[in-house]
Amino acid sequence: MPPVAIEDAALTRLLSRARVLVVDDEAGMRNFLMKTLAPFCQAVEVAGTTAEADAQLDRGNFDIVILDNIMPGLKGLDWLAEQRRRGGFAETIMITAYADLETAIEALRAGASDFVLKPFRSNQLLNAVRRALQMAQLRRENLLLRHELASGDTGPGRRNRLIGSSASIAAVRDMLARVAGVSTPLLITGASGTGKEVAARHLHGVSDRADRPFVPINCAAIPPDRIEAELFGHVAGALPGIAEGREGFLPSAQGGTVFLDEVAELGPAAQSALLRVVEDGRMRPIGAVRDLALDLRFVLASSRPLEPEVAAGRFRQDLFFRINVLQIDMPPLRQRETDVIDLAELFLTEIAQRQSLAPLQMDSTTRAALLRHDWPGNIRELRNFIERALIFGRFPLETLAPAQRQADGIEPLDAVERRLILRALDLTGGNRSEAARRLGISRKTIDRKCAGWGL
Ligand SMILES: Nc1ncnc2c1ncn2[C@@H]1O[C@H](COP(=O)(O)OP(=O)(O)OP(=O)(O)O)[C@@H](O)[C@H]1O
Repeated sequence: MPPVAIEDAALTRLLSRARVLVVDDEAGMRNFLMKTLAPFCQAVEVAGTTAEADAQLDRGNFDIVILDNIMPGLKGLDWLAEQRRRGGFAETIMITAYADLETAIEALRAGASDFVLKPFRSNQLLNAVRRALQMAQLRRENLLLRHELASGDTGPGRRNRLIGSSASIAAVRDMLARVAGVSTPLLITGASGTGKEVAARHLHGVSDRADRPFVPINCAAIPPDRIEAELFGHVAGALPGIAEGREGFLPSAQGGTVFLDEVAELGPAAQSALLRVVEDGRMRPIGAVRDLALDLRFVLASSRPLEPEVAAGRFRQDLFFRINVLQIDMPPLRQRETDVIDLAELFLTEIAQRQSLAPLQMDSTTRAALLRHDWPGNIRELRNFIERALIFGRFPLETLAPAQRQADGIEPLDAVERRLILRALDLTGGNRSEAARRLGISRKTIDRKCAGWGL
């Protein structure tokens, strides 16, 4: 069966990243498989007995196990069934000289992905390995896509690049570019709707993990008693009422970036398991007796500051120290100079196109109102505002609440200046000369400032 869903180059790349374990009692067969696979795969190891294979699986993980069925001692099939219970999620290809229907059915039941009859040519085996890798990849993609659909994360709001020309967003983009090359965890703080997830996607996109999965998980949206099973997965029979084992989101993201949003919501058990995987890159599915080694970049976010959670004993201090090595604070929208206008223009075009709504132009009153508003819900609030405007065919400026800025302490000087000038313009009915006089600045200064804000 030729592979259809993934093109050749991608298949070759999949194969070149694969770690394969060959379990066969015949030295000749082990050599042949090693010679066949080694030029194409990242690593190939061999085991002459199931006991040796056990030890190798305890030391590291493999993507593919090629297993001879008839060996002295434990039959390959029985060993495979045992591995499924112990927590081996590797794809397994059985090779055997005797094929009968019963063995084939047994192999499938035990969890084998494929069945290759001896004698076989090297190409036959390579194809079976490619197919098994492709199936595993499709299964993971399916799991992650279903997760995205269930979390409503496929909507029009999803964005992979941080947009904005303000100095504060340019600084965030610079910082993301600087930390893109390392795998150190990154903590992103900032109020809701400031684009923490967009920043995480941006980081993933500019890192060398860009062609691997990006997996966003909102810890607040998963019931506490399910979070560990969702993140780490479980072996067959480990959870009451669930017969099948399931790979967790973390192993499914192998090689990629995991974005854990609202990390302060994790309970104590999930926090300790997370500490282990962030620190050592190792985790254990529920009910498994062996660890999995993972290569993941963790980006963590919290809209609540974590220090008070640590002080109150609700968040592990060691985990906090481990994830707080690199930190980015997303600035609120009101501190992003005229980004609010650029983003509003972008959303106007995007949403009108996507929803087939009549376009709307912003006049200078609207621009001034957008610049003056506080945007407590940040970019999410702006997006919703623009969507409402397009639906109603006018900007509902009266719904923008008056500014209440004093609450969060220090404000950047240019934001204060903009607010005062816009307020003066408001109070003088847009009369720039009068506003300038009362502010004690020149009319030219007001004109220059307004032009800079796109008014
Ligand atoms: N710089 C940006 N450019 C364009 N759109 C953005 C930007 N930042 C955020 N958005 C949009 O704003 C909305 C909220 O962004 P996001 O979900 O990343 O925020 P968040 O800080 O993770 O929010 P929460 O804490 O509530 O999960 C999304 O629709 C996102 O696409």
